[in-house]
Amino acid sequence: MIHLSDKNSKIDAVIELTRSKSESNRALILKTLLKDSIHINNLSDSDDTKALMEALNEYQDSDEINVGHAGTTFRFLTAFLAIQPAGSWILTGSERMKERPIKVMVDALRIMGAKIEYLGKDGFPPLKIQGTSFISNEVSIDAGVSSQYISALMMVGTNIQGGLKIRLDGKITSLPYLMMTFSMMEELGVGVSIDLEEQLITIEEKRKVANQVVNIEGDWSAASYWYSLVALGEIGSQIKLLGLNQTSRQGDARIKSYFEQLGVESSFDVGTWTLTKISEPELKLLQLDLSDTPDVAQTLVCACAGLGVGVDFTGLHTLRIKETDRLMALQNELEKFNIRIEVPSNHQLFMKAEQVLSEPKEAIATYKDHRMAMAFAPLAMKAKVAIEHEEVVSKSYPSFWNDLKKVLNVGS
Ligand SMILES: O=C(O)C1=C[C@@H](OP(=O)(O)O)[C@@H](O)[C@H](O)C1
Ligand SMILES: C=C(OP(=O)(O)O)C(=O)O
Repeated sequence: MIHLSDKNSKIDAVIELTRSKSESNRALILKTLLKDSIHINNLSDSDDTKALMEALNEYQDSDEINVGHAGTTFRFLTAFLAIQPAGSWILTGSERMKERPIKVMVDALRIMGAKIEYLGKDGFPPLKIQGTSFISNEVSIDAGVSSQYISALMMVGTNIQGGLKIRLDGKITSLPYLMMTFSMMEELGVGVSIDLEEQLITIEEKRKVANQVVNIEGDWSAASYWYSLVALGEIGSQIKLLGLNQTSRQGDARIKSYFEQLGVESSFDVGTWTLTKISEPELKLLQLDLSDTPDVAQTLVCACAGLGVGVDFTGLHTLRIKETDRLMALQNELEKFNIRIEVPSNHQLFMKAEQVLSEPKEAIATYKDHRMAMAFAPLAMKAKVAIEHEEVVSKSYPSFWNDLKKVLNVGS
């Protein structure tokens, strides 16, 4: 359990941001598929990236791989192992991983010729994967459940004889993550095209690249917690974030414009983003479609709860199948602050404006979800907060509590 309280309601801090786990995980898979002549700078030290690194180092000598809670790692490895010319593996994870659906991806891979069986419930991990090189060059996949399935197919397309054409069915969810995969592949010299109108992705076969460097940027999803702190501080509060670029491959860089609506201005100069609170929010209701940026939903709901701003969010259909059911978790834990939210359907969340936040009498539960812990922490600018199982943050941001000491009183 960790206890948080306000240090000084006018914030002034410099934070060296943790590195992107999404970019790191793509870099590791691509480095392995494109035969190692890739140097990665600033790899993330998150649990999820470590799990992938370990799996890629050891898969040739082991027959069971356990990736814990790491969803992206699980999905990327499923496709990676399925196209290995030989070998057989059990791919498993935490109890929660066994509740996160994988059917859409397994169906697509099976149609391509992959040999995958379910060892537990149909449609869910754990999987038994038998590698094969008899893989076809075309596949269609439902694009509305998780973009991770598609990113995984895109990357392994480089190692399929004749390349791969992927047809995307239905509305594409979490699109910026596909674009991140696309740009990282393109930067490495892989022939890749995305036609968003035709919903068609084409990958050319490529098994080797010569001497390339991949620089991993800071994590914009992690930056969202610092935005929230500034938004909840006094006017004039400021945080300088180091490690982010002016233009990013990450869709969550959109938080700049989301938080601008909540009174936080962002400016870039010599490798530093400066976030400054310039006013209290003028708007009563923040209306957003978050289908492109699902990972910042919890941050925004908590920030708005602390500011008395209402919320009308759509595009949240993926939140129920992430590290926890994030819609249910938000509802339960905000209740402890006397803030009510409504979840009228699986993809919507509504919170009335001008609700008054009160000090919670109980600790905030984190549901084994790093983003629950980090999204609720900034509310300590408004009330004393205790957070259970603070260790969950290591999934994406191991140094979070240490960094937070610059802004809040953090005690055990
Ligand atoms: O590809 C990625 O790195 C990710 C894609 C998103 O998942 P979905 O596509 O399942 O929404 C995101 O929520 C996750 O944290 C990371
Ligand atoms: C959803 C997330 O991760 P994953 O799906 O990779 O477990 C996340 O980091 O918020």
